[in-house]
Amino acid sequence: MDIPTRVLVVYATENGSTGDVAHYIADKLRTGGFDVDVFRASTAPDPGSYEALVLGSAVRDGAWLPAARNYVRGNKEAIRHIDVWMFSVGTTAGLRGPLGRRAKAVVPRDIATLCAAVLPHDYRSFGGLVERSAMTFKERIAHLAAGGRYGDLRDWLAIGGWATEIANTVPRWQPFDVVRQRRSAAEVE
Ligand SMILES: Cc1cc2nc3c(=O)[nH]c(=O)nc-3n(C[C@H](O)[C@H](O)[C@H](O)COP(=O)(O)O)c2cc1C
Repeated sequence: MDIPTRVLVVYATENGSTGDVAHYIADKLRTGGFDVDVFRASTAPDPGSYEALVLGSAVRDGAWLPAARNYVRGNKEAIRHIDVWMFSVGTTAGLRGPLGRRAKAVVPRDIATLCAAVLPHDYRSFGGLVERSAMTFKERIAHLAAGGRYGDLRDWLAIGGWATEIANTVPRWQPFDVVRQRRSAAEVE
């Protein structure tokens, strides 16, 4: 009998679009046979009782939201012992023109530092929901100057494809793992 491998999906959002991405990834992983829990970073449990963690955040001013950064900081030890995937949701994927191409190729410094601390299997940046009304005049100027556009930039095909890659990489519980666990429990007794 197969025991479903437990995966934790944690996200930080300001306006909700990163939550949609996180739930979409979770659904794909469930379809792949995993037992998946999804939490906002501010209420997420310790990842220690899961086999894998998929952690994502909206990007604001080149950095992850504080809730996601705090989650990494507060669970450093547990995160070190499980398989982790990280994703950002922002404007970068939708950028065009020379400045946009340059911005796309670079992982913002704060996020790169976080990745270096967590050492995920993979890090992806997806387009999000970019609303003109959520930006100040100055932010709009910077956004448009970098070749940015407004709208729903979420590429569900790319997000789903990434979730499938994760599903193909997360180590699954095998019947012999259970046998081994039972054996070592019996040895302790
Ligand atoms: C004030 C503000 C600053 C932003 N800064 C960035 C940024 O530096 N890099 C980026 O890729 N996206 C940036 N974005 C775009 C958001 O990350 C994007 O809209 C995302 O989908 C928001 O996610 P949420 O709906 O989960 O909050 C910014 C958006 C706003 C409103």
